[in-house]
Amino acid sequence: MLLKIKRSGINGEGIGYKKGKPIFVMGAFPEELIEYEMMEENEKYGIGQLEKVIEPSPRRRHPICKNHEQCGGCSLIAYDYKGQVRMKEMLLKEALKKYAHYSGKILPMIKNPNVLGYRNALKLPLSMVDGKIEAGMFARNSNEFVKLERCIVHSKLLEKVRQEVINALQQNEIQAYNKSKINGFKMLVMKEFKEKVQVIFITSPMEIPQKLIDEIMSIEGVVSLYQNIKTDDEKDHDLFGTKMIHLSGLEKMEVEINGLKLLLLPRSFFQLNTAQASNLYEVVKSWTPHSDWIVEAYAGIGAMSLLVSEKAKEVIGIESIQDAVNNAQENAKINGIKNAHFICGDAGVELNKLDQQDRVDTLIVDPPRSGLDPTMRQAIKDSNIKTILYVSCNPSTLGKDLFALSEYAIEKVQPIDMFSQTPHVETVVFLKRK
Ligand SMILES: C[S@@+](CC[C@H](N)C(=O)[O-])C[C@H]1O[C@@H](n2cnc3c(N)ncnc32)[C@H](O)[C@@H]1O
Repeated sequence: MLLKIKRSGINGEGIGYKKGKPIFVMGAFPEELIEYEMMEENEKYGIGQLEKVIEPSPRRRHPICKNHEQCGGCSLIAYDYKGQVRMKEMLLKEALKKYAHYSGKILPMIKNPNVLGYRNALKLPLSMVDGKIEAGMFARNSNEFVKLERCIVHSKLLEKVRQEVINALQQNEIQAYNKSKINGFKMLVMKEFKEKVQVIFITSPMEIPQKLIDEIMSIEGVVSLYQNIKTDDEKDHDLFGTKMIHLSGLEKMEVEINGLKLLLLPRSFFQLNTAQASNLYEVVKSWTPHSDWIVEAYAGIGAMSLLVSEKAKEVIGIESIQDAVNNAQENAKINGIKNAHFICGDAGVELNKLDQQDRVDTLIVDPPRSGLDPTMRQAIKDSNIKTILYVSCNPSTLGKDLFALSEYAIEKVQPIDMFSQTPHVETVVFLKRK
């Protein structure tokens, strides 16, 4: 069947219309004429599989990744960068209009200086392929494991070290976890800052041979090695299990950003694109007004709290992961910042408690993709907070939250391209109480 693609959907899929009904086709881009096979159809929409591009978009280019179809992570890889930026500006505009009824100005996207090799972290499942352990992924919409040859958005050093780590695992005849056996390696997690790499193996309860530890630590660039034990009864959606074992090298990774030195434990969150995190933090710092009390909710290791500390009498960061809170407290100390304090807890619950004294005048929020939960929304609505800086990685939940926070007017919107080759958009919104 033929379809003319009219626009892009939130996941970067092409959308065309058949008798007024939207048909979503992954891998098709605006203005293309394509041939597709209908995979699923109901009264409201259809999902098609791209068969052939008959009239390609002038922005279509050769996809420079072997695994892109199975992986699905970089759904815009076959679209040029200028097209990606325009598409993401459009997706943000549509989400803010649809959910928040906002049709005001959106500042031009801050572009990514490195559109490839920008990711400072990876997490890949491990599996046996032809009798050898490999790192890879599960193909889109399937349980089939596919070996990842090379990922072009991971930093070059991460990819080089990954290959050497896999070679060491293979030479030591390490087995990937298999539900019918008891022991094995489940996932490979790696992070890189300033050309220094941390390796974390997520395994079933088992001991890692010292010979393998020594071999991993002798790989050029590796400075830190951990084992995380995840048992079968621990939740799938949590990456790590309860037991984290430091095997060798540095306990904490060090990130240098915008004049700060930050320490990071394996469980703590840090932005995936260090160069664009720096630009994001710069926007947040320059937009933050001078305040008495600033609260940063979802604070991670405290980067934004520490950066805005010179604009407040006191800054309080709230974060639910204890290791990240420990990092944030230590980060305040090593950067000589005395007016920033951190609390471990749920953002909404803790903001509510802090606001009892009505002293919070500025709030920075940087929630996960799911956005603000009802407790957080209510805590904000019940407060007297004058200014909010909302940092979002999901335009849809951002739009819904902005609609719910009707006491606030949107004054500035700044998109930042953190995740090139993917449809994800990072945005900072400046809100003022009406
Ligand atoms: C998108 S990250 C932002 C981190 C930080 N702002 C930064 O720039 O690195 C979201 C953070 O919120 C934390 N988090 C998730 N749910 C939370 C909750 N209900 N209360 C407090 N923190 C939460 C996560 O552990 C994570 O560190």
